[in-house]
Amino acid sequence: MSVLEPFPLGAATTLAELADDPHPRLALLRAHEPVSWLPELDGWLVTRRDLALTVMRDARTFTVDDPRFSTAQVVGPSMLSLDGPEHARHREPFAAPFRPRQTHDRFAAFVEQETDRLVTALEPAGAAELRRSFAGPLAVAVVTEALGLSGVSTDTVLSWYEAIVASVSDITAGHAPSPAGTAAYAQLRAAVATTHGTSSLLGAAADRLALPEVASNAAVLMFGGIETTEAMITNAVLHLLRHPDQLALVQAESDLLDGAIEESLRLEPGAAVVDRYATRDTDLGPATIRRGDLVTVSLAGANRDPAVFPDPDRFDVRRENARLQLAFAHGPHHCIAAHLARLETRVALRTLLARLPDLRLDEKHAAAPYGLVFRKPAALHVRWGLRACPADHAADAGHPRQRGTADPLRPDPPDRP
Ligand code: HEM
Repeated sequence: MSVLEPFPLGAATTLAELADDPHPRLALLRAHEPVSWLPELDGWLVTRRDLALTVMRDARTFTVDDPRFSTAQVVGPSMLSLDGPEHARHREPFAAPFRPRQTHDRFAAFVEQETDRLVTALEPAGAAELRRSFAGPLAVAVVTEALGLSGVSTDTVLSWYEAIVASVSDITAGHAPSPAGTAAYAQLRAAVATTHGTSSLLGAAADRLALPEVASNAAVLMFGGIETTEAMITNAVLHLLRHPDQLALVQAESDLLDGAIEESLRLEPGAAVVDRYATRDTDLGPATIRRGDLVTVSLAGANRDPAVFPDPDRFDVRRENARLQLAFAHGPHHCIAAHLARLETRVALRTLLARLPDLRLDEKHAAAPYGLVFRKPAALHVRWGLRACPADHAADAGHPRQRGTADPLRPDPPDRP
């Protein structure tokens, strides 16, 4: 690829900077080079929201279906790596269980019960590292439940996930995939085979997809559901605890919890970028894209576009249009489980705030989101006050400071276009 147009800001942008503290650089790019060529990325970076939508809506021009896509090299073709009719064929069997009402009916009780169990285990200590002792385990437990692999423990699912992710990373780094990843994927496939003929999510999908296709989509559901959800919950807790004034608003009016979640997704989307590949030469904003070019959409950049979100760096739980954030992407690959992820985060936040009094950041440990693709703090150390009497829990349901009447388990409204 030879880029003739000058993109000085893109040329000066490093991946290290984008992983560490990307927002000042993304703001500069968005203002001056909203589609910019980044030599370190060997691709284009799109930071303006309208242009991000153009890319994500037009799968004919900007596809995910490219041999460079490393996940597909490990697990085979899936909804995440296909476009057009094949994408629809892979996605459709999984779509219904993740609609708002079905998400609520299928998962709300489980999410509530699992969250409660995790918080009960943490409660007596008065301090914890929430990412690994709470957000991660909750995300893994919910994915295990969603996949409906009977007899498979959350530890096993986590070990498969870690081995397969390691293989994807090997391929991305230009190495051969590790044997452990191949073995883990074979075990996942064998477990998926046992769901055939059952009414589980995977069993039902097997009516319309061949077994290897069910398995590759199961792996993608696993990928989608673990790291990003862990990030979503961790970042939401971090945002609220860093902004005591906004936390006080949420505690006074529980309806604002959803605003807090959308704002956290907007400011630090768990997946900061999505990749596409140009299928033809095309113009995009100020750039001329060549067939085959990598086009990376910065969801983090689009989410702070001041043309849509005034005062974009501010965490404002009352922001009226926060739901226009693009953390779950847009177009045909819009996250299939966005409502489940929101449900998990809503229950997680509500339970933590209700059960751990005076929840606050542990100032001895710094916490800041980090990462080029998946952004979250390495650790989130918090402290809380200990209760005099465990029976106090009973009073939490009617917490006197919570005026709002929102049911945290209610189904989400459909996403706005
Ligand atoms: C239970 C939790 C989750 C599951 C099971 C899940 C699963 C999936 C699946 C299967 C896809 C592929 C859809 C397709 O290509 O048609 C997807 C896409 C996506 N998900 Fe999720 N996801 C979850 C949570 C999240 C969270 C918390 C985030 C971010 C905050 C997120 C961000 C995305 C994005 C950005 C895409 C689009 C990828 C692209 O366009 O290339 N997901 N998700």
